[in-house]
Amino acid sequence: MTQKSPLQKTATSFAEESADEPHHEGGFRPDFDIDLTRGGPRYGEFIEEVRTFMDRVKAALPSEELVAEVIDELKVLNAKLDEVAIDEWRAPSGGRIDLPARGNITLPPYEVDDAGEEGVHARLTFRRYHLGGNNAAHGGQVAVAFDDLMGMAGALGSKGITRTAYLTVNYRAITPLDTELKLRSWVDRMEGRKVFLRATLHNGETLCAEADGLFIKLKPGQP
Ligand SMILES: CCCCCCCC(=O)SCCNC(=O)CCNC(=O)[C@H](O)C(C)(C)COP(=O)(O)OP(=O)(O)OC[C@H]1O[C@@H](n2cnc3c(N)ncnc32)[C@H](O)[C@@H]1OP(=O)(O)O
Repeated sequence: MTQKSPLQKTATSFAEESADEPHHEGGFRPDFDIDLTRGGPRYGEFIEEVRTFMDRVKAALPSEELVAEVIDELKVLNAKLDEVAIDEWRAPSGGRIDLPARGNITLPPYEVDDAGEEGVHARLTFRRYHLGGNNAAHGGQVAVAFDDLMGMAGALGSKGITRTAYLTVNYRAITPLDTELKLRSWVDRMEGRKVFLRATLHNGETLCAEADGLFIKLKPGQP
């Protein structure tokens, strides 16, 4: 890999700064010395095909024959993937920080432009499989995007690992599909282990949604 993503750069300097601290076995068990070759160079393309599949499923009116055909093909693929299943710490999904949403198929595929102590800026395009209704993104999908990005901003801003205690989302305007949106999160203030975060989602000048959340910095070993 030649070029590092903004998140990789920040994660590397974060790892260097915390090199003398005891290894954190709790929370998301962070290990920034992670192998980004897991799944190979086409792993991102693989995840993107899975997302495209979900788009197609959401949009399809399949015939009975096509449903049967897809079931049979999926059974073959699922059996192959089942043979290579490993634990969550070593699976690339969620750990490939060089990929949109760290290669995690259950997260909206945001792309980080800038990440640091000051906050995280990302771009996000919701698509057909995120549909709530009438060409708008499902509110739960918006909340998932906020939760993950705020978790990242909380980790970088507090130099610790945080978990969501509460997350309040205010939906201000329809969040459109197939439109590149700007997602931003930053630490508002910290009180001991309490990290108060804010986040916004914009379509151009329009504020689609905003969130505030309390994330708690975990103690070493705390799940
Ligand atoms: C880069 C990767 C990003 C990934 C981001 C994904 C983030 C997530 O989705 S995490 C999953 C969702 N969250 C969870 O499952 C958390 C479940 N809850 C818990 O584990 C615990 O309740 C936890 C960790 C939040 C807090 O527990 P604990 O560490 O024992 O803290 P506790 O002593 O109870 O509280 C600490 C302080 O926070 C306050 N607090 C805790 N929860 C709340 C709450 N819901 N509302 C208000 N205040 C709260 C307490 O009152 C206390 O305040 P003070 O210090 O002033 O007395």
